[in-house]
Amino acid sequence: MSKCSLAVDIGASSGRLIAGSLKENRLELEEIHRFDNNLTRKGHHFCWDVDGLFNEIKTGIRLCKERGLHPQSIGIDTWAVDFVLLDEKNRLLTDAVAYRDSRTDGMMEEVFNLISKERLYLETGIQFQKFNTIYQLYSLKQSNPEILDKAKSFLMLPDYFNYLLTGKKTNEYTNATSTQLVNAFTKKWDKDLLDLLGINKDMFLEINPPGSQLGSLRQTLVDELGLDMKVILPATHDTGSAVVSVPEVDDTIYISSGTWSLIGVENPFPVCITKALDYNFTNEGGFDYQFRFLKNIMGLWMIQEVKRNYNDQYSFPELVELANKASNFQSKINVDDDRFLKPENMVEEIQSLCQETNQEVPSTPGEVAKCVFDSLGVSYQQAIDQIEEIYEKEFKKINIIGGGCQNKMLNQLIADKTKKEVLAGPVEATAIGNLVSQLISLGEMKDIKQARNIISQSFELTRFTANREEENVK
Ligand SMILES: Nc1ncnc2c1ncn2[C@@H]1O[C@H](COP(=O)(O)OP(=O)(O)OP(=O)(O)O)[C@@H](O)[C@H]1O
Ligand SMILES: C[C@H](O)[C@H](O)[C@@H](O)C(=O)CO
Ligand SMILES: [Mg+2]
Repeated sequence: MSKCSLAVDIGASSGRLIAGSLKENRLELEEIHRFDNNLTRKGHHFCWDVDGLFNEIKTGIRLCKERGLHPQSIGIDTWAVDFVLLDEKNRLLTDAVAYRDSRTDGMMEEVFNLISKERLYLETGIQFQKFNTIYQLYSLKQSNPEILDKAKSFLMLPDYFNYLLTGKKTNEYTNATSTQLVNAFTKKWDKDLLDLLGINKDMFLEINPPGSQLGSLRQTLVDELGLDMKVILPATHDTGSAVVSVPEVDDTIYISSGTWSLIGVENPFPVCITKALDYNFTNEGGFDYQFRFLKNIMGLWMIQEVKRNYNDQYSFPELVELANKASNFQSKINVDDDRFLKPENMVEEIQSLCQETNQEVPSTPGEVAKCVFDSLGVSYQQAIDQIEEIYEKEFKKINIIGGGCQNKMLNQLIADKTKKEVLAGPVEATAIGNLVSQLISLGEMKDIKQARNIISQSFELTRFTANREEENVK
């Protein structure tokens, strides 16, 4: 792999650097570096170790050099909503507090005293998650107003890593929309909303779309790493990049399955109707100014926590196998209850809700895992029904992308439940979407249509249909 581009995809549970290059109309990947990403406790808050994550990015770049790779470009994506603030000397004013931190408890309700839920949705089209950036900033305004007054730059996490790489500061569009502070129609920061909230609007930077080129690495980094490359904005919201890699979006509902399950469709315009508000769907910005009409479902975070509660005795495949063996266990819970956002102990929280709803309480790892997967299936079905009700149409296919598409039990459960064709893959959808955004920006691919054709030729998907054996498809 001579000429290549480098995708840095940092999820809420793990990160990876994947090199990609176009060879005879196929996208070839080479995994360079993989690392865990965990919340750390700093003072009273759960935070991300941004210094540690940036060191992992530099480690990955060094590994490229060791392998004789000289990436022409690099693009970074992460999970949404979280940010840092810089002062006039570009010094960090805040830790990278994590969205699962309790600092936003009650903030959404306080914001509704200033602007109605309906108006906020009509203007931004963004779902009501208690951890959205708008509520994080409102919390900061209550607890440390002096920090907001001193702030000169608001940078979401990929923006911050891009700043560390290049010295350039900008806000990328797809991730900016997840803040619930961008107007869905102007695609700009909603300055009237910021004034209403009393949040310093001058710290927000110019919003640039995926495909924008920021420049090359700072000279200090070139000297340190012995490589230089263009820094390009992919859809820096990881789900935005994941959706880019859905090979066939027409007539397809995607499930970006990782820490969260993001279930939705691609749309050319925001759908901010009352029913979408009532069902809490979001209209996050996508590549080429498409919209990601989707809903957050609690996702495999739950099984990540179950795994941790059992002291990592079981791998993910082993938990799936144990769940398969617990076939008689039938209790199901509402996975989207806020109690599962950051419980002390996920297993005990699941057991408590089964008890409170007079259901059999899971006692073995297999029963707990089966309860999680079955309950996710219920939530997926409900979201699919809501999407089809809003669109007044039946979608024929479901495409599960991301690490969670390796959970064959869940894939089959979705096919059996929905009676739809379920396609699983690509696993590294986010990194692939990140890479093709760079290749389009560099002119190596014409547009997202061609990119999706190349993706469908490059990666094998697995098809699941109701009560039938899985099969591989090209
Ligand atoms: N071999 C496997 N079998 C079954 N499930 C798996 C397997 N490998 C990964 N998973 C599931 O995929 C999930 C991780 O998916 P992924 O790697 O896409 O998440 P991430 O990128 O770290 O986080 P984010 O969702 O924030 O992007 C795990 O929580 C696990 O449940
Ligand atoms: C916190 C957000 O809801 C989360 O990042 C989600 O948008 C996502 O993309 C997870 O990968
Ligand atoms: Mg991910």
